[in-house]
Amino acid sequence: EPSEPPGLASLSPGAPPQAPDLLYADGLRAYSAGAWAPAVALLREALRSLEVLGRTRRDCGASCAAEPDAALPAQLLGAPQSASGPRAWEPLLLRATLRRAECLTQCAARRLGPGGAARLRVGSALRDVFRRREPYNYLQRAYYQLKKLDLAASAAHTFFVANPTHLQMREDMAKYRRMSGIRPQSFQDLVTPPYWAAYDSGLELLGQQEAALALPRLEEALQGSLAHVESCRAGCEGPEEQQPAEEEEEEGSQGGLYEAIAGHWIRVLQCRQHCVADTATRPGRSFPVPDFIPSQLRRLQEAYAQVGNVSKAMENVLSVLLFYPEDEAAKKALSQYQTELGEPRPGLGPREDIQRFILRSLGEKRQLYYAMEHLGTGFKDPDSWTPAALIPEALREKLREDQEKRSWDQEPPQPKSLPYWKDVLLLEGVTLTQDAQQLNGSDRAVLDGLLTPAECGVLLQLAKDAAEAGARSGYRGRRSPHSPHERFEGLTVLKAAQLARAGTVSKPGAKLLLEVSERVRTLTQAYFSPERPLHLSFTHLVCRSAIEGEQEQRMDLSHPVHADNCVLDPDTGDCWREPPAYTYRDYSGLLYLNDDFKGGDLFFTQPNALTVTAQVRPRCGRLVAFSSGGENPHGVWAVTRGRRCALALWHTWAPEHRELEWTEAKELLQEEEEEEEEEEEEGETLSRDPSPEPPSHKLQRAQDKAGKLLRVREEL
Ligand SMILES: O=C(O)CCC(=O)C(=O)O
Ligand SMILES: [Fe+3]
Repeated sequence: EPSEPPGLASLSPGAPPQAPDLLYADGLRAYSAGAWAPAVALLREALRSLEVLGRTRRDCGASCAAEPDAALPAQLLGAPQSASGPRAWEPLLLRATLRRAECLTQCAARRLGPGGAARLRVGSALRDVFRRREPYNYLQRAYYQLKKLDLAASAAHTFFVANPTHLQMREDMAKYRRMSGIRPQSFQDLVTPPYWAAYDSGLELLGQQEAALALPRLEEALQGSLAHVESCRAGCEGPEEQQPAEEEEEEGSQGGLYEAIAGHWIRVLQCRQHCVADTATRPGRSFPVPDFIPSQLRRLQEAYAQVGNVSKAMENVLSVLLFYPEDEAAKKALSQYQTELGEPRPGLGPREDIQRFILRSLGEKRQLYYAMEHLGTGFKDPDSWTPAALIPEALREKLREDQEKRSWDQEPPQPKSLPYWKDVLLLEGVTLTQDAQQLNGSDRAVLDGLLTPAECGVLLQLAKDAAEAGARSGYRGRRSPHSPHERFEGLTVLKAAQLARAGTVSKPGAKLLLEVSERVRTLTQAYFSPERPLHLSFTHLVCRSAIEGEQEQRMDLSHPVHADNCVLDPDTGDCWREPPAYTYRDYSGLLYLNDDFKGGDLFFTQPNALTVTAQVRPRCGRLVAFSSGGENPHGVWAVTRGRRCALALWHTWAPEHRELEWTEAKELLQEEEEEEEEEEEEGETLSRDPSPEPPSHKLQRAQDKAGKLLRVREEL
């Protein structure tokens, strides 16, 4: 075996790349041998290669499609014409097809060198590996070994976004985040198309009533989404889509000329139609955002209306009506805009891009449904706006049945927000342990997996260090306001940041506190309030410890039964939403850090404050989240031994009650970081943090895979 990977010698930037599978195999081999620099070079070249191939195919597809008919060469044109008659179209179609294939072959050869067209054929297995972003996992590790931490972090982040349940990477990400040598901007996703960021910030700004700022982002998101649909569609003519779907395999491969052409054509159409769902699915998620394009148009309409641009609002609502001609809200908005504008404006119509989009899509759907009815091909329509009239009568009934069957056999009825909520759970690597029903109440849930044991350790240490600092400065062992048998220590995010600055507590601890509170906020919002943003209003790290020797025959609770945003009257069961209650609290969260204490379970009661309806045992990484009102009276049993620590958080819908200290703490820690960056060298941070473990099972698989690919290569 040569010590230098064979692919490496001929890497030269700008030149047409070698085949991606060969580069990847060489890259993995270098990786397994611990040759980090060549591994990086080869893996990156493999990524570039795949990208160049995709671009070549798209460009050649576009330029050959744009060739005028007159480009049919004389030899083809000169063939005897039967200009009329029943089969007149046939030679025209087939001659044009011949010419198009020639054009594509020439184009690929021009761009990729002789035999370029064959190079465009990338196996679907390799394509999947790349789709799952696996090369980035190897890259992050190799960069780490080369001490290129910022590059390692961005590769790791890129991989994690598409593999949110990957536990090893979750741990590694946490480690990267704790390394202070890495700039926060390095945690960037190198692959996800930018329209997602535009979409998210557009929605966020709109939620904050900042329509003027939201508009450019929303427009960018829509343009980006449409552009992504186009490039996805261009990929549908690529050779890798030739593999027929299982059920059609027989027909497709054994049919005659026209059956084969029809079969292939239907697959191309299916693929093109699927591009809408592809565009609407975030990397790493399993479901598309429902109604992605129409819902963006609705937001645009809303935003334009808010800034008073009525004609633009009109354009967008007319576009929505192209999708949903019967939409009541849109019809109402339209007539309102018409009144506002006064006389009819002749130039005002739906957006042209959307008009074209819909017409084309309808044409494709018509063919697909036709083939479904008459050729028995399959089609899963990704859109909910497809007009019923377009679906053949014979199919409508069956499709409706399928849908009904699907909705009640597979899943119990779920809240509307579920797909999104599930996605967030996945992203955070979190599991829903008990829902409201299992907890015998409403608007409550127990989630696990929000923190790794290491993260709990860091936060526990933070609480401990802060308490010791408090003790040194005089006020030791405050008795709990709720029980004389317990001590109580509380730490706010701002206090933590100040102590970190003073060097009294660890800075990663203070940072983690901030990060974790945001993690809880995201989840709480996704679960309970996906339509309306929640803000943190107060974050408090609280430890309660049993005072030794005072625990015999203790009758009281660690925290008496109460509701978080109202004053509970157990006699009547009423809960008065008025001071001294914190009336603006809308959702509560308790994120537990440990379980090595006695007692201290959280419990919910009926409004009489007596009848217990559910109990939750604290443990590291467990979040109990619930709405803060009278529907969720709760308390804590006495802690009779040890120390029980939890992060208590309250969320609010009211932006004016958002926690200003949170932002202040964040700024404090950032300033600190900037100062440090100037002084600190990278080597020091490395030794403080253990290196990410090598993805060991992955390594094995990498070797297997490399072996397999190599064998394939040798056979060639
Ligand atoms: O720590 C707990 O489990 C509950 C605390 C609580 O209910 C509160 O602080 O309002
Ligand atoms: Fe409470």
